[in-house]
Amino acid sequence: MLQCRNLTFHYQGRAVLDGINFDLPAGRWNLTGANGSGKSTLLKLLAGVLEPDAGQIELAGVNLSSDPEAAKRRIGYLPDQARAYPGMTPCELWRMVAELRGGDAQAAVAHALRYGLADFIDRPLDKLSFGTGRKCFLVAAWIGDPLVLLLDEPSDGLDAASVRQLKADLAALPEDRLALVANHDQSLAAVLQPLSWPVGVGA
Ligand SMILES: Nc1ncnc2c1ncn2[C@@H]1O[C@H](COP(=O)(O)OP(=O)(O)OP(=O)(O)O)[C@@H](O)[C@H]1O
Repeated sequence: MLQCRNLTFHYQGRAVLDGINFDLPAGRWNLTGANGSGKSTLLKLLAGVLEPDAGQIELAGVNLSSDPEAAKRRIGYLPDQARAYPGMTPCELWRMVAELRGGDAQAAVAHALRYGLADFIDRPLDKLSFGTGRKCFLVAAWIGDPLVLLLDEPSDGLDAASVRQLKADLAALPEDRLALVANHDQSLAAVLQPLSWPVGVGA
């Protein structure tokens, strides 16, 4: 469902990913590995936020470089450091994502209530606490029921009740979905299948 061929990326001349190959089937994958080993960089490349120096990415049958818009409609992405337009509220963010991805912003509001966001949905994102903001972007990642979820340390900053909700959301994903979760949180690992980075799967 997710294929990388010869994926290569450098930061300032230093290879972070050097000819990576893997085929990852649907499932909920716990991407673990040492700090600085390139997990966030991999997720940024898969989300189309960074462009590889070489190699190809195919997501759910669509090549990311030849049809980026179609590929991105299949992806829900929680970045390590999510940013919104200044003054944008969670509701506005969810409406924008719903329009881009063909989802339901009202369903996102209902989802947000399960993360305890009732009091925050109309406040500017840049005035929210770190964890509250992360929850808003987490809700955005789920909009439109994407085939591929790319989540960068999704429990980072979340309170205990929200971690329970996140685990329930991950456990409830349909079997044909792929979630690739960069994660150092042992409790979240319990609902995920191990995937050690940089070892490829099915390469
Ligand atoms: N914007 C950047 N400019 C230059 N180098 C960067 C940049 N972002 C990351 N790096 C470097 O790329 C390498 C991989 O970083 P990355 O954030 O992908 O690692 P990670 O496995 O996600 O780490 P962690 O577990 O700490 O989140 C590191 O050596 C890091 O210093």
